[in-house]
Amino acid sequence: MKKVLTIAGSDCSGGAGIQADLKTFSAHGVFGMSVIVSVVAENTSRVIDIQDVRPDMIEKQIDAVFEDIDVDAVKIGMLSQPDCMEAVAGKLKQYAPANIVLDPVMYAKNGCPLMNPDAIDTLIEKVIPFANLLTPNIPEAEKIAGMSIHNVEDMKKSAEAIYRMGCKNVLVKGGHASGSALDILFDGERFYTFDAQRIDTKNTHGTGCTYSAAIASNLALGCSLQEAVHRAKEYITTAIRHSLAIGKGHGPTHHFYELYQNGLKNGAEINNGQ
Ligand SMILES: Nc1ncnc2c1ncn2[C@@H]1O[C@H](COP(=O)(O)OP(=O)(O)O)[C@@H](O)[C@H]1O
Ligand SMILES: Cc1ncc(COP(=O)(O)OP(=O)(O)O)c(N)n1
Repeated sequence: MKKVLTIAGSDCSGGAGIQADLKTFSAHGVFGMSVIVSVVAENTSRVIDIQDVRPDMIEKQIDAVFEDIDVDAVKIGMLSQPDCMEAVAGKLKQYAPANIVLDPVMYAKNGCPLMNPDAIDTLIEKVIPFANLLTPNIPEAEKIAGMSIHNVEDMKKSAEAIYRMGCKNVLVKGGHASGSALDILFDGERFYTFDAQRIDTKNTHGTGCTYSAAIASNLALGCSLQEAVHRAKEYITTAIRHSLAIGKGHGPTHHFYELYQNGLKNGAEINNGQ
């Protein structure tokens, strides 16, 4: 069985973070493992408080996994402070795992910051160079690339700027744009588009977490990057289509093991382009 590790924050309400990642891993039939970087008291409406795990405890969790288990892919989510980023970066250097997917989480859907804004330089200098794939949404791509994004051309320019920071591939996600749900992948040479119908729902808590965890799962399963993104786009679109009206705010995506295993029967049409 393929084994995938998430290094991220815990969302006690189950829609995002470590919890969304582990549900996604199970739906893909891979063995999920987790290193908790922050404990977030949050729900579908608000973030109440954040407690960061001590950097040495983050390192020990990573050691515990890697000294014992071969890891086929790593998904990295919320890293709230420079010292957690440095702890994670040091261990990525030490263990050099394959297939690192980095979701540079900065804000929750309700606008609450999940990353200290002063940590962005550390993210860029210390963590981004380890990523095989970086998956910023539009506000995150704007912050990392230091530019405004108004259209698809701007998404492409931001992907090129972020690529120059040392990650191997960049996927700028269009969930925060208008029109169809268009994401752009840049591999340093070419752009690839992944386009799906925008679903009219407020229940999109955990979309970015789910998408990056699905990409990491598919890479662990041996897919090429383009195929991994294509399959993950089907997964997230279907997970949003079947999202759950749980809680009073933005409800979570649905991890539909049977639907997925049966070939996304009610699944999504994804248009790929270059
Ligand atoms: N309403 C929607 N309908 C269909 N796809 C969506 C919708 N909202 C987001 N997506 C897709 O979900 C994935 C996660 O994107 P996004 O919401 O931008 O990430 P994040 O959760 O990090 O803000 C992307 O593939 C995006 O295109
Ligand atoms: C613990 C934790 N990690 C990440 C997020 C953000 O999740 P994401 O899928 O990027 O987007 P929203 O859930 O905010 O829509 C989170 N909320 N909590």
